[in-house]
Amino acid sequence: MLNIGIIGCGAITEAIVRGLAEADRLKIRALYDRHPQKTAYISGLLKDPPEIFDFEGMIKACDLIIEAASQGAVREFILPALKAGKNAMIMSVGALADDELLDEIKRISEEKHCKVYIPSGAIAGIDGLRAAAESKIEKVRITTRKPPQTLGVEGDEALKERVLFEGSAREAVKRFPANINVSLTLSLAGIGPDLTEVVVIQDPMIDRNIHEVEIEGAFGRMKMRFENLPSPSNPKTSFLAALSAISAIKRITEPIEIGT
Ligand SMILES: NC(=O)C1=CN([C@@H]2O[C@H](COP(=O)(O)OP(=O)(O)OC[C@H]3O[C@@H](n4cnc5c(N)ncnc54)[C@H](OP(=O)(O)O)[C@@H]3O)[C@@H](O)[C@H]2O)C=CC1
Ligand SMILES: O=C([O-])CC(=O)C(=O)O
Repeated sequence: MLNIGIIGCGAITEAIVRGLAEADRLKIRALYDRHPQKTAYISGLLKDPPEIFDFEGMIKACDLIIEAASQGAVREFILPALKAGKNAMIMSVGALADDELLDEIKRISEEKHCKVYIPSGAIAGIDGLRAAAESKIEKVRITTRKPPQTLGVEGDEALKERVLFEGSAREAVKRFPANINVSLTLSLAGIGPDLTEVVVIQDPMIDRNIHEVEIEGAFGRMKMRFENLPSPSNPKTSFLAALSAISAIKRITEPIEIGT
């Protein structure tokens, strides 16, 4: 039985809890959010609600700590979880643009024999990128289009299509901490946050989060396009990101592993 604790009780956690309701071999034992009413809401969705709502209790009772909160929460909770010898899953992958934090996570995981899981999130094709990275990669580029409001653009400024950002993944996750974590996932699988190129476009004509990923290298060329429906309670977050977390959790507990 895999005992799970989740930090953050927002859109992703709501989908995880609904998605894992009937799953075997695991149990959500603990939830934590800085808004107790959100914790209470998520807890109320479970048939067998958890009884632990603080991080210290979570660390004691759980084998896997899932961060689905914010970049800040990665440093605040994932480092202590790993130090306590627990496995971890990170959704706010943008936090790992901080080399010092990434190195510390790697060092502690190795020392404590822990595993850190990073789901593919709001995109797919990470398997192909990892395979391609076994040889030379010349280019990894993600072009993301989102409705202006999800990127913090309001009023008259929100009426037209506009490129808001063009630069490296390292810079992109600083500028948009809750919108382009996927660029850091690509970076970790491919050529790093300085060489991974990001374009962010506000598009008032769309009601989806659209990501186009282009990869070129010794293997040839890959081009992928995702037209993601938003999560009901957080339009910045694609529903696919939450589904990806569910699938990554099941992958840990199920006896047969499909795909690389
Ligand atoms: N890897 C990927 O592909 C994707 C990653 N994400 C990322 O995953 C994370 C979760 O997404 P989502 O569920 O939509 O987010 P939500 O904003 O819906 O929910 C997050 C919850 O966690 C709380 N929280 C944030 N930081 C802390 C903290 N330090 N301590 C306690 N509670 C905290 C938030 O409170 P408050 O509102 O006060 O901050 C909020 O209640 C986000 O960082 C998001 O950017 C999203 C989509 C794709
Ligand atoms: O959900 C998405 O489409 C992408 C996203 O917010 C992120 O990567 O942070």
